[in-house]
Amino acid sequence: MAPRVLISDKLSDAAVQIFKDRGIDVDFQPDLGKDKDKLLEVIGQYDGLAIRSATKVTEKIIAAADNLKVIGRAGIGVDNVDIPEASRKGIIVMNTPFGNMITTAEHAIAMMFAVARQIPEASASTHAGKWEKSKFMGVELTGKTLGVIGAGNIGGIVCTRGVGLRMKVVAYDPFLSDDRAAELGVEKVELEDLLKRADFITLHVPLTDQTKNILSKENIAKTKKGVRIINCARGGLVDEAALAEALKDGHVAGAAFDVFAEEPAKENPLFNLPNVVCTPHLGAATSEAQENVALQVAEQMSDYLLTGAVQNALNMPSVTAEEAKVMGPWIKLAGHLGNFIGQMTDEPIKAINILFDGQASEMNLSALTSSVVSGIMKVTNPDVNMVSAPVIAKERGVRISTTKQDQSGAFEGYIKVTVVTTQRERSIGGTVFSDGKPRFIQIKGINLDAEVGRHMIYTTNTDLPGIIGTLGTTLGSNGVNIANFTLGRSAEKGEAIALLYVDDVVPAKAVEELKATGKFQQVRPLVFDV
Ligand SMILES: NC(=O)C1=CN([C@@H]2O[C@H](COP(=O)(O)OP(=O)(O)OC[C@H]3O[C@@H](n4cnc5c(N)ncnc54)[C@H](O)[C@@H]3O)[C@@H](O)[C@H]2O)C=CC1
Ligand SMILES: O=C(O)C(=O)COP(=O)(O)O
Repeated sequence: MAPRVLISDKLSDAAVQIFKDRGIDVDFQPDLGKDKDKLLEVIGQYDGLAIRSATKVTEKIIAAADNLKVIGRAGIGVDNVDIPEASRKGIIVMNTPFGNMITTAEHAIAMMFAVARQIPEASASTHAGKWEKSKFMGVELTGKTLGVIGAGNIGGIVCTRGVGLRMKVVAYDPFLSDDRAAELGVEKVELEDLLKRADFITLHVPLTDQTKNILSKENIAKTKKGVRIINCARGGLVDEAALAEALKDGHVAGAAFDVFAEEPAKENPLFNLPNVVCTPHLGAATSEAQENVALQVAEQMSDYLLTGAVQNALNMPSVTAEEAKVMGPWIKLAGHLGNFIGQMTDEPIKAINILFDGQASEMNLSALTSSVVSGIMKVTNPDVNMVSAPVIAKERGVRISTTKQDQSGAFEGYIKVTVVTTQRERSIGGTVFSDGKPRFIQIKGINLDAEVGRHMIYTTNTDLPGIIGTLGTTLGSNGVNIANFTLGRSAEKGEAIALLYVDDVVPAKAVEELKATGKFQQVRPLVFDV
């Protein structure tokens, strides 16, 4: 059956067409996102949900989204999506980080001009036939200091536009490197410094716990008298009530806001104050940007639903189509290695250490790591996937560490997974051969060469004659057909291991009888998702 996608916000028709062309069953209901109850009622039917900022994907919605695999945000900000909950449920959240950045940066610049020259008020007055030429005295931008809070994709463009306008641009962004600042032509400063020096302040940070209220009452008080503040990022970044006061008492000369703490904003402390320019969250509202984000989100969601390729996900490492081709067998191997150890482990896991060697160490390690962890956790929780497994492991206090090396001689590369439990350590190594098939190559430090089969039995024993015979007769008498087997031994330790490939689920009675022979330290039936 074709995957089903719901579009619950106003997306360009381009998205609908892409979904259709890709063979996805698409439901275009652009106003549904505003109706929480209706969304809650229908969300369980869909594999994908495409949104903008109006749909709020809350914990409650996610709890009801039993088939949902991907949430696609046609735009940048994902503060309307409960990402931790989505991750816990194994739902990928992706956005389109570049499609509307120029448009939004341009809106911020337009808002800066508008507030510098009071264009909206002057326009309204002129339309009213007043010709108030002396009322609308503005300020020049050239030579003024522009303070940019958040110099990422949008903030970075605003910086360069500011420089182009011959402004002195100062930027506060803890993640802005010196090289990038030099490239943008801006001075990197601390927030306090920016607040003191800027004639115009523009915000371009996401709304997070750290950035919420970044322009608080206290910080607004630290700004230069006569400052003008522009917010085209998110409501909630600025204390609107405190700003309204500062505008009234003349400390702040003007404000230009596209976003508000509560949207749609029907009432707001900033409304109807002189020299406050407001737009209804129009930052991304150009035909170019809307076409970009709609196309991109539809392609990305279709790719994920149809091929598993991951792009621009916020809770899962990206795997490009190219990478997916090369990495596919390695991701499978990583999952099988994790799954082997998961099935072998009865005690609580304290740590997972993963060694990537050679070819494997040059791949997307986050994706491989997620696959290992997912393989391990699937044993006790079949619903986990590569998105949710690392989150759940972290919540359970499991330490995950990875190491890269390039030392393998016999193989182009391999992955070794070691799990530390409350009682012991267990390791398994594997590789992918040129036939693209994942292989187990080392268990308990003993070398072997074992393909992965659906039903297997793993045994360990002291290396003595007669073991194969015991396995054959005991399994045979229980109706278990051995299709193949692989052996490994350590002459030093006098230990041997066997991996048997069988046709079906191994009956518990066969396992008990094998254990009762007293010849095996370990008899473990295993099932792999192959
Ligand atoms: N008005 C509108 O229609 C639109 C609004 N936006 C908003 O703009 C925001 C920024 O978008 P992009 O530039 O694309 O994101 P981005 O992720 O490229 O840049 C954000 C920057 O903020 C910085 N940052 C994070 N925490 C910070 C902190 N505590 N203090 C200072 N800097 C901090 C980051 O280091 C990063 O460089 C989005 O999250 C979204 O909320 C985006 C598109 C349209
Ligand atoms: O992309 C963003 O973050 C935006 O804020 C744009 O929001 P919108 O898609 O216009 O509701």
